[in-house]
Amino acid sequence: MPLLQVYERFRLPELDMRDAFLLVVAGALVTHLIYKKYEVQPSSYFPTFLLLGLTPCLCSSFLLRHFSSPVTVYVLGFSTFYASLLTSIACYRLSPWHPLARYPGPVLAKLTKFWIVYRFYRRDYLPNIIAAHKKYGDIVRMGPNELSFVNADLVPHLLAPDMPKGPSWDGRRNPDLPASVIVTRSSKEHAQKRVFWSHAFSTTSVRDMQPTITRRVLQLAEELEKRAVAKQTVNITEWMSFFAFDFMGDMAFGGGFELMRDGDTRGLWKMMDERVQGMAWQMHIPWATRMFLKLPSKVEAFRKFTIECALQRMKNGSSVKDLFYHLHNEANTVKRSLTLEELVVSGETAIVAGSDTTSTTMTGIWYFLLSHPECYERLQKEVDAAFPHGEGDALDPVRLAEMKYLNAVINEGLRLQPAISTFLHRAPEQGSGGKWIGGHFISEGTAVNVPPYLLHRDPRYFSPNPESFWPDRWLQEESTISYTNNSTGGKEVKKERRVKVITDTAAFVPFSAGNRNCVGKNLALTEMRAVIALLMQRFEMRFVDGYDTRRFEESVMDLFITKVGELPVRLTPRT
Ligand code: HEM
Repeated sequence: MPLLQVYERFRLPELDMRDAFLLVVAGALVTHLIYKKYEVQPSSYFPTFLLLGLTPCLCSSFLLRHFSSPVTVYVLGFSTFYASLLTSIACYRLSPWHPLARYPGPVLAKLTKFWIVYRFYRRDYLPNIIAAHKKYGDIVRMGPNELSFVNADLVPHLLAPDMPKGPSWDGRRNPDLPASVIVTRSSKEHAQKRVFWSHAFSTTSVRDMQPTITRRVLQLAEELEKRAVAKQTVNITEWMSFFAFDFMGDMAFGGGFELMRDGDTRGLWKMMDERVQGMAWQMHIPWATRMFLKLPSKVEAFRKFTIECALQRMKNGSSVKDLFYHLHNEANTVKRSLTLEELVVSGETAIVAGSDTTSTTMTGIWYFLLSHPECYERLQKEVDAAFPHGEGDALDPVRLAEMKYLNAVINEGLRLQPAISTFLHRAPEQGSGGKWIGGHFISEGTAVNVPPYLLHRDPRYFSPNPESFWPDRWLQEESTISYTNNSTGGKEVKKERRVKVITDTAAFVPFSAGNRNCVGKNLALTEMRAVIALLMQRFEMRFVDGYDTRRFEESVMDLFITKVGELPVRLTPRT
């Protein structure tokens, strides 16, 4: 019995059974205190082993003289330890002493992060956060240490330079690899990395990318034309995705993705999809990331593919000033260039951040236009007026940027279906001690969150009809609304009145805000304008016969990135 011998040898003080159990409970309470004070991350294996392995083991040893079997001792000791630890954590989180005690929220959300994990796993976080804000107001506790804010006045402070990315972003990166710009939490490091990206997506650089955009948009139109002529149904979701993926492949690695030409024969799109789905819930338990990465998944397969692309791009070079050109510092604009590993994670980031977001947004815009034929027609007229028949393709970026209705349609699509719907996640800088935001003290261990979807549909910021697709809200200052008045003895009278249109751009954050906003915004807008205008110019588009639009609406999911289901349409070439 080696443990008994150890016990004998070191002659642990003898405690009666009650005191021995109390000691185990005390060990659990001290462990909780240490966790709270020092924020020991479970990914720090040694301290975790000391606190969660050695402590219960040592405390349980005082029970050895009371039971004949050491197995019984350690099962009882460990169970008591963990039950006490979890009870202590739960009581503290629900207690009036917790720093976020005064904020209302769902009880399970206050208790554990596993509530958010479960909601993302079930893909119903969006309806839950909507319901929570409706019930509790503008500021809701959506996690043990997390507050969600729906208040446009506070957005600039919540997304300020001194509010770097929150802890959930640690769950979106591989801790064994360099952090790409989007997951870098330290402000200093983020600024160093952002320089490369800012060069890559400056107005001049996006202009340099124009030939690639033009080539890919024309290719998209040609592929769709083949299907239109063959009278095939086209899943526009798939084609927007293939386009965005091929284009980001060009940008990040000088090409190599040919989904529009070959289809998804290598399963690249599926790989990305699986990655997005897994990350959606894993990111909320960042301490488990390392463990998840050990499991076989498409994340690794996707990584291998991007390494191949990066090596190929380095070997072949490129005639185009792509993202790689800037990140590899081929123009010598910054002091150092990125290492191969940094280049690979950056390329991966560009593909994940730049393709799903753009394609989901464009698919959403097509859905809104097709379900509002009057808007479709008006946009087509604007395209035809700007690019008259026979005078070339609707691809001139300068003219497209000036088209008022086109840009209003894009804004309205971004408003109603933001690519990141519920999670602009931030926390005070480590070592800052915390930050006051609009009378609320956000301590260092607290994360804050801004859900664009909720801001975008809030009648205080977008009115009238915040839930409706109405591009004119971006163009008009006043509008006429109809209402019924039954004050005259119960008889309903239809009336109209002029109202001020509220379009509060402070609440419009599809690309986020502050110095960690979307660095690819200009590129995304340039791409989207070109795709929408050219397809409008070339085709008549409509839903397939008998299509029930609820199918699309029900397919929209918040997987951190918004994902949409199939959108089957029929295209007819315009003569
Ligand atoms: C419609 C298209 C797009 C939307 C709606 C979108 C949205 C966003 C949002 C909301 C963020 C900020 C996340 C946060 O604050 O936590 C972001 C960041 C970012 N986006 Fe986009 N994005 C789009 C297209 C693109 C494109 C085409 C690229 C090109 C590679 C790109 C690259 C990035 C990068 C690198 C970041 C991180 C920036 C940083 O942390 O400094 N995005 N995007």
